[in-house]
Amino acid sequence: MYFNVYRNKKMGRAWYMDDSTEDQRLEHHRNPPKFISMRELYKVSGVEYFSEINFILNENIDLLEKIKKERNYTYEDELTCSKECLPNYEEKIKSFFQEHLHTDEEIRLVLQGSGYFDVRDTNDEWIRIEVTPGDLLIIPKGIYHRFTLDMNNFIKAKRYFVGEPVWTPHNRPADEMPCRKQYLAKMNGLKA
Ligand SMILES: CSCCC(=O)C(=O)O
Ligand SMILES: [Fe+2]
Repeated sequence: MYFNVYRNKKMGRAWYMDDSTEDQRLEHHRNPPKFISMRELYKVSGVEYFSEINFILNENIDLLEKIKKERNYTYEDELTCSKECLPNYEEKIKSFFQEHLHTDEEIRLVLQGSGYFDVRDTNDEWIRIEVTPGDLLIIPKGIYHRFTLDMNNFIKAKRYFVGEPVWTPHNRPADEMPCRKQYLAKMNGLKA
């Protein structure tokens, strides 16, 4: 964690979700809303959040380079999610929102637009993380999660990866996968 050396000016927003079946692109707050800080988010999910990494404003590029180097993110590309830019849009949007895990970290730096990453906390409750330009989110391997666009229907993000990318989602249940077991063991360690 970089909290000691890097203090976000922008705190980022995350909250526990309601269980309504309304449009997935709405905010889905509980009543009353229950927000969670990024520090808490890390403790209950292992998700890491950095903000204000902005190529246009030339902000915190050195931090990004440091993270890339330390974590060996050797691959990068860009992904635009919109009806116009994403081939098989409807199908992709559906599969992004299907609860799944990966055998590797999911690393996204938002360049334009916005959306929500939902992650399961250690009590298996959904937390919704809002992402906007400059936000870097690192979703650990083995955590159940999903992604949705918001009502603006547009996001452009950089994706990073260690080595040759594997984007394969393993839909829940995937409890027997080694990466899942390792993730749970790591979370137990964080709590201790
Ligand atoms: C913000 S990137 C779009 C979503 C995505 O890449 C994913 O869910 O894997
Ligand atoms: Fe994913």
